[in-house]
Amino acid sequence: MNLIIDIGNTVAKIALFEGADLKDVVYDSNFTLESLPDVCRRYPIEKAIVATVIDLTDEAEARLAELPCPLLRLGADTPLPVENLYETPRTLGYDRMAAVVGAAERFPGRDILVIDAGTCITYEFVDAAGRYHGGNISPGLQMRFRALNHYTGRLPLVEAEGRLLPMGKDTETAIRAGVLKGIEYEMAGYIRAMKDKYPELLVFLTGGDEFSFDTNLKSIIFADRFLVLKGLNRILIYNNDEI
Ligand SMILES: Nc1ncnc2c1ncn2[C@@H]1O[C@H](COP(=O)(O)OP(=O)(O)OP(=O)(O)O)[C@@H](O)[C@H]1O
Ligand SMILES: CC(C)(CO)[C@@H](O)C(=O)NCCC(=O)O
Ligand SMILES: [K+]
Repeated sequence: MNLIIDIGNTVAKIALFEGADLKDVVYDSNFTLESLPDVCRRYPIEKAIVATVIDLTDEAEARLAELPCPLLRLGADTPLPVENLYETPRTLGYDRMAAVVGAAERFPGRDILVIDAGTCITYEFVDAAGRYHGGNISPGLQMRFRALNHYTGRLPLVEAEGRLLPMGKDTETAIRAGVLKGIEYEMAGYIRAMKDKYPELLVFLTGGDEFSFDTNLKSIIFADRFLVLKGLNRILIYNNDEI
């Protein structure tokens, strides 16, 4: 089996694949990777890949060093099944590339906008020829709520769940609708602008956070919570002979 480790800014995701089939996903601490030894005992792991968007702690490095199989560390020098046109491949967050690879594998020969709603929200564009053109980074859901609270004297920390109005009628509903509608309109704006330029555009939405869309937009959006993990598995298989 393939072991996939996606270390994010909030949480680490550990996945097991049998060929292209996702068999299990475990959420783990991105500081300690404390679930890894147990995962390795439970599954017959042959190869592993890790992608991280944070500097690893000594403890996390120690868990990786103990892996009972070869480990591919995804980075700027890793051969990829898509062409990378990002001008600074060494500063690219490879979770972004993994999402792009996952989307391009699912729909080869299509223009695709990939939206990943995690700690940050990223918007990536890969064209029908399999070229990754780059994309944008904006604050994620929790980051927006926390920023409003942190940088003001009077704004409380509001949760995403709760009364949602088109226009707020008190501080809490104003903040909740401001953040949620802000993200929804931001995403819808990207989709409309990109669809003008690429009429056959497909849209992939991934990441832990879910959002509502008008029904017109909804019909063209594919949601896959595990797109990054699937992309990482694809990259591991692509490099199978090298590791
Ligand atoms: N143990 C868990 N089981 C199931 N879902 C979880 C667990 N821990 C976190 N989540 C969900 O996953 C979301 C985070 O998923 P996501 O893949 O976007 O990771 P992230 O770490 O926030 O993003 P990034 O990878 O950009 O840092 C959380 O908001 C939560 O809803
Ligand atoms: C944008 C995030 C935080 C999304 O997880 C990550 O991909 C990252 O840290 N990227 C580095 C900057 C860049 O991609 O150019
Ligand atoms: K992410």
